[in-house]
Amino acid sequence: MSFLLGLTGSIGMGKSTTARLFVEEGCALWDADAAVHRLYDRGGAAVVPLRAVFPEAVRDDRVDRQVLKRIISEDPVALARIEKIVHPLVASDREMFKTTADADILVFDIPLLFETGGDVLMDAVACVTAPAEVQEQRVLERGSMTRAQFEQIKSKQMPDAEKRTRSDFVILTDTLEHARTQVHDIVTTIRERLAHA
Ligand SMILES: CC(C)(COP(=O)(O)OP(=O)(O)OC[C@H]1O[C@@H](n2cnc3c(N)ncnc32)[C@H](O)[C@@H]1O)[C@@H](O)C(=O)NCCC(=O)NCCS
Ligand SMILES: Nc1ncnc2c1ncn2[C@@H]1O[C@H](COP(=O)(O)OP(=O)(O)OP(=O)(O)O)[C@@H](O)[C@H]1O
Repeated sequence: MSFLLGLTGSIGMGKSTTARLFVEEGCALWDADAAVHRLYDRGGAAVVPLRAVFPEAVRDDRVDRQVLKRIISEDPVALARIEKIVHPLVASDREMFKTTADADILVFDIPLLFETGGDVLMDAVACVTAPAEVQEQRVLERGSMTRAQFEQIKSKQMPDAEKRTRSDFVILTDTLEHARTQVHDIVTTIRERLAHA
């Protein structure tokens, strides 16, 4: 049986970058945001049900994320309606990965791990963190969200301090080298646990 490690953290805290460091250590990775990208792409399972609710969000048989973000910022219940469609599809994708992945440690990069109760399915949880001003700067520098959109998304997420308290491991993403060392230490700890199980 593989060890299931949840990797979470608020928007822009460094989940995707840290997830790659776990892959460098030989872990297998499942990425919730990447699953959503597949579901929104042409032929993806979310396209038809989302078109039924928000017809203007589907263009060229794909979900247009810019349109979706505009809808979310204008309609306070839109995100909840999207989540109701998308989250069960994401859960099936994750279960499929679990049955096919082949590694001693499976890492699940899930932004809403605690918010959706997915933490109970994991053997341990690691949370990425950085100071709030660094987080904001990172997200706004990407240029894909306005400050208002960032604030709105952040307000739907559990506060960083609570995520850290609830996690087994906390990874500070101040520099890449420091993150790499922390990931190496976590993987070593888990492998030692597996060897003595
Ligand atoms: C809001 C959307 C359109 C933003 O798309 P965009 O390409 O700009 O950003 P991306 O998808 O890379 O998400 C960036 C970050 O936003 C945060 N975020 C995304 N969805 C949510 C949500 N429903 N609640 C809180 N935070 C969220 C996460 O921290 C995520 O890592 C998109 O994330 C979306 O459709 N979300 C709904 C589906 C969902 O709940 N996804 C979360 C993973 S299951
Ligand atoms: N350890 C680190 N040291 C320095 N910069 C980092 C580190 N980790 C991530 N970053 C930077 O922070 C930004 C956000 O990182 P990343 O995309 O990994 O975050 P994320 O949590 O996956 O974001 P989102 O929740 O929005 O999908 C990127 O510009 C990345 O280069």
